Amino acid sequence: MSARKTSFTDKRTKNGTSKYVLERCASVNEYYDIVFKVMLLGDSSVGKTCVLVRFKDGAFLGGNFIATVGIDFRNKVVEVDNVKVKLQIWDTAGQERFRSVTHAYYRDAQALLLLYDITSKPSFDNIRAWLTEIHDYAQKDVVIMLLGNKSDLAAERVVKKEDGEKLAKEYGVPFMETSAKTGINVELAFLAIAKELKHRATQQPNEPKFQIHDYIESQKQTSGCCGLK
Ligand SMILES: Nc1nc2c(ncn2[C@@H]2O[C@H](COP(=O)(O)OP(=O)(O)OP(=O)(O)O)[C@@H](O)[C@H]2O)c(=O)[nH]1
Repeated sequence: MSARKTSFTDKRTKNGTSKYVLERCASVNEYYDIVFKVMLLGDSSVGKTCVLVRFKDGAFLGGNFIATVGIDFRNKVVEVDNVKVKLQIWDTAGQERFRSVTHAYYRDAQALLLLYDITSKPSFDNIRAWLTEIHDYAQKDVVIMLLGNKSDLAAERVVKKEDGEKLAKEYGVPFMETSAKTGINVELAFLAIAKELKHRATQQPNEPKFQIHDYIESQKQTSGCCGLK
């Protein structure tokens, strides 16, 4: 196989906005065209690691909860319009004591998936604080997506879907509910991010802009009945 790798670098312009640059280089191990860094953020136990494992391995990490220590990452290549997009996904520790470690990684991320747990009101209430941190530490043009996770736990729901939608609208970010347990909308979340980043990186002036909100609305699944909506 003639393996090739294209690394994606984010060169900053003088006014702080980022400019995407594609660089080709050889690799014998992986085959991809562009690589992007994505970070998972949110309070401890909202399901960041489980969402990542569901996307990467198609499995659910049930059983005892083991909190992430510091930061970890996994790669997955997805195809967008015949372009192989490698997502390097950073799984951060939600616990407060690791916050200074994760801050150091914000700057490198092109996309952030911000999670709360639909069965935990505090995790939802903290989303505003997370968005303030993102504003303070992340790139100005970072792609942000809000995810209300654990949508399978309908009977334990305490955060209405419409409250998630309202908050996302206020901040102008796409939103959907996910479940790492059933897998609902997990792949879609990462695919939408990959599409958005790929389009930003390769878009020609005469090409129509990719509409991430419209794409998600047309593709997302709802969790079905029961509980608050
Ligand atoms: N029912 C259900 N349980 C979930 C889901 N996602 C995660 N969990 C459970 O929630 C707990 C916490 O999940 P993690 O993925 O470890 O949470 P985290 O956000 O990575 O936590 P930190 O590493 O501390 O930041 C575990 O017991 C998971 O099994 C889900 O979608 N549905």
